[in-house]
Amino acid sequence: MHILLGSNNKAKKDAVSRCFLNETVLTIDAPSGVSPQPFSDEETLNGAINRAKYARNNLEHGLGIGLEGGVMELEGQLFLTNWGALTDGQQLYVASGARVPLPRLFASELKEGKELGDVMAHFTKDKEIRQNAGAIGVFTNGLITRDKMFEHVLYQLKGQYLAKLN
Ligand SMILES: O=P(O)(O)OP(=O)(O)OP(=O)(O)OC[C@H]1O[C@@H](n2cnc3c(O)ncnc32)[C@H](O)[C@@H]1O
Ligand SMILES: [Mg+2]
Repeated sequence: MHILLGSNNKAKKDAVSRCFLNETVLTIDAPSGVSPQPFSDEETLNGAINRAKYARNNLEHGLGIGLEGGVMELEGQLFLTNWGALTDGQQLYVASGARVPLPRLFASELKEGKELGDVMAHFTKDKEIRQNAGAIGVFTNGLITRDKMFEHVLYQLKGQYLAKLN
């Protein structure tokens, strides 16, 4: 079965390859259709869905997958948030990933309009941070990396697809 991921991000691709070990995983630069820095769960979820559908539309058979990171506000606190979507062209499955509070230092920069990936790159002096450990890796002292976090989202998607309960 072909799996087309709507992103060339390495952390996302690694996560998909581990979750679908025996399948052919390809990537395509799918537009999210939302802002580069989503600012709510709704926007982040829609980014994931748009990417999954775009990927599926570029396949004859198989699964399209979208993974999207963003931030959301709860009780005055900004949280990192993550969403995933999977479609076989008929059913659409969605699932969310880890939420962790953004340290104050980062929250104020985001409210000024900066993109989290850029703020993290500056903070860690690592331009590739979004491809590897990601913000979640920095905030959790490396205990949860971006690929591990997305892997969990992918098992929720794959599991729903296999369960075929809707
Ligand atoms: O190529 P794509 O798939 O777009 O990869 P990306 O790193 O931009 O990832 P997203 O678009 O899904 O993330 C949306 C925004 O959230 C940021 N972001 C979210 N989670 C992150 C993480 O764990 N590490 C670094 N940046 C993250 C990222 O910089 C983007 O500005
Ligand atoms: Mg992006």
